Amino acid sequence: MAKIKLYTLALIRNDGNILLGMKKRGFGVGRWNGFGGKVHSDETILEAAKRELLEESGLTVNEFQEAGILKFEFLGEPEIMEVHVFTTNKYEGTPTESEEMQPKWFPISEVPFNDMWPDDILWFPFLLKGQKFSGYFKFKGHSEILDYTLEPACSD
Ligand SMILES: CNc1nc2c(ncn2C)c(=O)[nH]1
Repeated sequence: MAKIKLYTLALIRNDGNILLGMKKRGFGVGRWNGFGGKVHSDETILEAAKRELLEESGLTVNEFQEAGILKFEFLGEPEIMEVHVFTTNKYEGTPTESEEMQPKWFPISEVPFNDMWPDDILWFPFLLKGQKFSGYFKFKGHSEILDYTLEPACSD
């Protein structure tokens, strides 16, 4: 029976720019990504999203919008990652490098998809349009998508 593990992912907007972080170690190292990580057993998903963003970027967020949910399966691994994606343009603080991440603002037209997880180019359009999405991706290794589903999700 596959074990589902909860993760968060936060994408911060500022006018025509989006904040990404270069992952310096661990899962997804060497790729630009949103900010996030595991949800601890003693916190809600939203609390985890805020905590991880603060830890990884130095930014404080009070109001997150739910952008979508992404499920990732990796061939040969029992754990399914359920990533809850959030976005906001309401934040406080200045992006600051952490042990995990080197933050950088990108114009929306210059998102470095070639140096990101291969699924990102598929669901970013939903995020940028403010259209909630629900996706499932089956990976072989960390760079090959064997198959996937991705559709608009109902807004509650
Ligand atoms: C596997 N694809 C993928 N994984 C992610 C992402 N962000 C955090 N994690 C763990 C992502 O964008 N794609």
